[in-house]
Amino acid sequence: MLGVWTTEQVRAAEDRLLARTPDGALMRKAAFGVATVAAAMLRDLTGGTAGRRVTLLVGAGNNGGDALWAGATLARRAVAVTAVLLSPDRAHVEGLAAFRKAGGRVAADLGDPDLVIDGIVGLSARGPLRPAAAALVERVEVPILAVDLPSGVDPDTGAVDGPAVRADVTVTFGARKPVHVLNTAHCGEVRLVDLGLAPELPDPDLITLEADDVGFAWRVPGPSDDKYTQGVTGIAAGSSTYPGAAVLSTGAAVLATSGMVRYAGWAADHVRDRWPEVVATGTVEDAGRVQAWVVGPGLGTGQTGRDVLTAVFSDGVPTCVDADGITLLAATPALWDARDPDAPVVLTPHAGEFARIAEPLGITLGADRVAAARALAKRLDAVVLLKGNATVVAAPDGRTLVNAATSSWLATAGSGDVLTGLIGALLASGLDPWLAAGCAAWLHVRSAELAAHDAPVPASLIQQAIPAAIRAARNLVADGPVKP
Ligand SMILES: NC(=O)C1=CN([C@@H]2O[C@H](COP(=O)(O)OP(=O)(O)OC[C@H]3O[C@@H](n4cnc5c(N)ncnc54)[C@H](O)[C@@H]3O)[C@@H](O)[C@H]2O)[C@@H](O)CC1
Ligand SMILES: Nc1ncnc2c1ncn2[C@@H]1O[C@H](COP(=O)(O)OP(=O)(O)O)[C@@H](O)[C@H]1O
Ligand SMILES: [K+]
Repeated sequence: MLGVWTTEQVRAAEDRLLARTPDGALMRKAAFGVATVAAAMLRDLTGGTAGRRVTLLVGAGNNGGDALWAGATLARRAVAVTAVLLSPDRAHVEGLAAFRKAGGRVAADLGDPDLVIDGIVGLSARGPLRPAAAALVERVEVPILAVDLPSGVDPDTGAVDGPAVRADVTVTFGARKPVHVLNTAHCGEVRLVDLGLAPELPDPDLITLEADDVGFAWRVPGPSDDKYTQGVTGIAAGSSTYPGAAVLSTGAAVLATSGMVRYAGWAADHVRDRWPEVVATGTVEDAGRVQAWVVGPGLGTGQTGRDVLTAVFSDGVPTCVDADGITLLAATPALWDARDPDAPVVLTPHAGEFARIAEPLGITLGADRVAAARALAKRLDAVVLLKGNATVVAAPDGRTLVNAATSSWLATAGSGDVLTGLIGALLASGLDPWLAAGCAAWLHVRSAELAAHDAPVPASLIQQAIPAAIRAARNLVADGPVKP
């Protein structure tokens, strides 16, 4: 489990650490980390470091200071380092002096570098790159190493509202900040330099699950288990228009549990044909006992859908509501009345569904996706899994995790149905609903990665990779503390 801290939390922790650290020591440690990664990148790119060319883009604050100190280290290793000062009068004084002393050169233009280091702006960044910086960044044709975070991207929300650096590698310090999990597309690979900040950090604002967390959470059947004791998943999905959603959701649950899966709905024959192990019936009332329901994928938004949702809620078990289920709740909030207040609900909206259900409640999906998901989770007393390249999972009590995609191959029709089946199986196994949603999101991304191999992949093949993704998680089982 990795922790993620807001810029405010990091600043406060840094201030406490700075108070007991010699002047400049932290910056030099941070910069040394940047120089080490830059040297490794140069070796990968060009086969060596001596005589290779690096250009620093240097802003007005300490982020520019980091870049200048890193440039000084590189220059001492015979790298030809050039600094472009975006605010020459405000460039970090000690950093610039060290840089010049080490043989670094100040220039007005990019030159012809092998690598660019982005020290334009860091933790204090607000808004997109300003025009002069944007013009320089636009002309970069070589890999970029971002210092702390890619400039132009909001540190706390990962939002981009204009020109911004798209880095290949981001070297951050002390603790991960929200941008590092909310916008991996602009950060590239994120490397963390340890500054000894951990003792000063409060509980993290966000967490991100790693393989071992998912493996640890996985319920493994024991000698006294049978098909019922491991949790039975119920799927209420599909319609004559969308039988495929039922097949995909049910199949994902089948592949993610060694217990039992029941299906209730119009597509019973389709489901049985594809998944003979499923106990399929026409209605929720006839389905028999389950420990969790999935309701919504391909259900339709008419009276049948309303009746199904009501029947599922009346069962009083943990329920994942997706797709048409969310649309139904948005259009007819009275459907919530059938919910047992003690039974957890997980909602899995994409951006459009989120707007549908949240806007009437006065919650808008703006740049701060974490805040929006948290607000909706609290308002509805439900876990909210907001889909996207970075999936945000917020619990009503404020616990929030982010699951970053490793590619965008998941953005394919039917992949959401696979996710809901995974969530259903994990809810039925008795896992905490927030963790169930988070583990499902992790497995979903991992399944897509295993199935896609850098090529388009249909949802049914993502589904087939679920066992391999579970194996990947379970190979690494070990419980551990939250790491910075
Ligand atoms: N505080 C510490 O102990 C440490 C800080 N470190 C570095 O210090 C950075 C933070 O430094 P600062 O607080 O000086 O601030 P920054 O270097 O992030 O920003 C400096 C100034 O840039 C301007 N600016 C804001 N948005 C801009 C934009 N979009 N385009 C152009 N200019 C913009 C602002 O006027 C801001 O004050 C961190 O990101 C990290 O790189 C590291 O050296 C590690 C130790
Ligand atoms: N750009 C993207 N990168 C990575 N994952 C994405 C991206 N866009 C969507 N996804 C993921 O793909 C899935 C799509 O789900 P959904 O929108 O419900 O599709 P469908 O209804 O067709 O199943 C979600 O899990 C979402 O997080
Ligand atoms: K930066």
